[in-house]
Amino acid sequence: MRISIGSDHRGVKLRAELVDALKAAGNEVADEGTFQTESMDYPDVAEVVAGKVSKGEAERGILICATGVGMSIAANKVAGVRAAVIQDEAVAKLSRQHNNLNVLCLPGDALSTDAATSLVKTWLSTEFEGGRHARRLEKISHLEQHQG
Ligand SMILES: O=C(CO)[C@H](O)[C@H](O)COP(=O)(O)O
Repeated sequence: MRISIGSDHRGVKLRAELVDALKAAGNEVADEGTFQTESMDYPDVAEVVAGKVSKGEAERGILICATGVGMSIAANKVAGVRAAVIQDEAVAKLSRQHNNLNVLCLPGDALSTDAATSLVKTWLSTEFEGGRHARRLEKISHLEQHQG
């Protein structure tokens, strides 16, 4: 799978560990940084990862900051992106089955490497169920196109 992954300064270590695990599992991984531990602005990375998913240059995106919240707010501003903070295996599965979540936002401060790796594996391997859920996502797309 083609995956774009990014973090701010608070997610550098976890991102590096996830990049290794994703590559080892055979994924094509675009690591968008940040590659520095100095403070930076998470919307700059969210724009790159969400933009790639929006344009179809990546099938899925993963974003990490301290809470995952800022990344999800920023990523959801990009057309066609469905992003959410997830830190629970069952919700990770449902976020794919029901919401076709295409950008996973992780709270780097709250997850161990093992927990994050397992969560990402579950999220990547779970398919969207379609049906009634597709109808609901169409309504969300309509909101995106006709807001205000
Ligand atoms: O979680 C985040 C946004 O939701 C950021 O990682 C966090 O706000 C960065 O804070 P600081 O500049 O104090 O390191």
